[in-house]
Amino acid sequence: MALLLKNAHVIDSQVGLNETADILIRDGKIVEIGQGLSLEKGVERDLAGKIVVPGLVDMHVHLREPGFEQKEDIASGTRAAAHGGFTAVCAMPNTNPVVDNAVAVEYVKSIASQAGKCRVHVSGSCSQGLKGETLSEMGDMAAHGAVAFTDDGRGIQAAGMMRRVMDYASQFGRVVMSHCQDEDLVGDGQVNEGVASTRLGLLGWPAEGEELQIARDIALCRLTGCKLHIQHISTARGLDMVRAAKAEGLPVTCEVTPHHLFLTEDNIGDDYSTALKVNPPLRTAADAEALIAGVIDGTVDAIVTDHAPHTAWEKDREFELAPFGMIGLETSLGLVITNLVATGKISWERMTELMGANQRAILGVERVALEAGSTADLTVIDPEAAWTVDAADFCSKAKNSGFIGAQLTGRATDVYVGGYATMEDGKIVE
Ligand SMILES: NC(=O)N[C@@H](CC(=O)O)C(=O)O
Ligand SMILES: [Zn+2]
Ligand SMILES: [Zn+2]
Repeated sequence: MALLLKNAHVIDSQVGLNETADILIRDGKIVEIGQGLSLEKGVERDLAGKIVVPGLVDMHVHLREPGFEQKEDIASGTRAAAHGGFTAVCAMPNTNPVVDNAVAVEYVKSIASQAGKCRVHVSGSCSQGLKGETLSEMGDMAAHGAVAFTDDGRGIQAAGMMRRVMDYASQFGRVVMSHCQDEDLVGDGQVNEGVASTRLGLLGWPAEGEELQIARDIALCRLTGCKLHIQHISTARGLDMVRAAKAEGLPVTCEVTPHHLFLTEDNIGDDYSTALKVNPPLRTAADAEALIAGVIDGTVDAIVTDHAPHTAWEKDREFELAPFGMIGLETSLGLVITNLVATGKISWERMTELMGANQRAILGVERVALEAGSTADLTVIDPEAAWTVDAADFCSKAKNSGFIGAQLTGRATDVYVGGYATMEDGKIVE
C-alpha cells in the first residue's frame, strides 16, 4: 500500500525538519520526504495547513484491562489514544490481576494486537501484586517484551526493596518508573496539604510525601546505576532534585501531566469536584509555575496524561470516598498546544520531543523520525482548530476529566500507525 501526504508542514527536531514537504509511505515505512513527490498508484491526501510530526506517545496510561473493564478497556482506551493523536501508549500494570508475570504481559499484548487502535507498550510491576514485598517476575516479563517496571498507584515503601528492584531491572536494561509516595506520611491525604486542605477541610497530602521518595530514589539510582524515571512529578522541590541529579550525570528522567501543569489546588471549589481528585494531588500555583519552567528548560523530559479512567458511579461520591485519577488522552495535545506552544513558551519541536521522541528513548523502543526508512507512525495536527472539551465527544468509557468546557486551539485530525490510518479527519477508522 502506498500513501502520499502532500503539502504538510513537517516538524521533527531529531532530523532538523521544519518546512513544507510531501511524505511518501510504502509498506508501513517512510520512503521519501521531499518536494513535489508524486504517486502512480495509491492514496493521496492533501494536508495543506496541517502539521505532521512523528507519532505522539503517552508513556503513562491506565487501560484498566484486565479486571476493571467497567472503567476502560484496551479497545476503548486505545481509541481514546488515537482520538487524542497518539500512535503509542505504555499501559500501567495496576490491573486485576496485576501485570507481574509474563502471562499477563502476553495477555495485554494479544488483546492490544486485536483490539488496539495504537501501539501498546506494556510495563510490568516491580513487586508481586503491587504489595512492595516480593520481586515480580521481571526477567520473564522483560523477555516477553515488558519495556519498563513500575508499581504505579503505590510507592514502594522499603528502601531495601526499591534497591533490589533497581538492581534487578538494571540487569535487563529496563527503566524503573517510580510513583513517589510515602504512605506513612501521606496516609489518607486527599488534597495538597496547606491552603487547600485547610480551606476544604480535607486531610492533607503533603509535598514532602512525594519529595522524600524522589530524594531516596535518586540516591538509589546513584547506588545501583539503574535508569530511574520519576512519574507525574508535581512539586517545585521535587523537580529541583531531578535537576540536580541530571547535573550530576545520573540516569534520571521525569514526566509531568497536563493537570499538574494547567490546574492547581485553587481549582478545587465549593463543589468538591471529584474529577480534580488526583494522585499526586493538584499542588500550588507556584508548583505549577515551576513545572512549566522545567518543561521549558529541559528538566522535564515528558508530558504524559496518567489517563486514569473511573466510572461515573465511582467518582460521584463524597470527595474522600472517590478514587484518585483523571482521564487525559483526548485533551492532552490541545492543552499543550493552547497553553505552551501557542503562547510561545515552547516550540513545536520541543512539543514533539516531550510528547514523542524523549518518551521512546526513555522506554527504549524503536525511534520514529520524519526520515526515509522510519516506521510511518505519524500524527497530523490542525494547529488552528478551535474546539471546546465536551465529554460527549470522548472515545474513552470514562468522563472524569478536569478540563470539561475548556476552550482549546489545536488538535490531531489524522493518525497513522505503521502507515495505516487509525484516525482520519477526526474520526476513528474502524
Ligand atoms: N493517578 C491517579 O490518581 N490514579 C491512578 C494511579 C496512579 O497513577 O498513581 C489510577 O490507577 O487510577
Ligand atoms: Zn502514580
Ligand atoms: Zn498512573
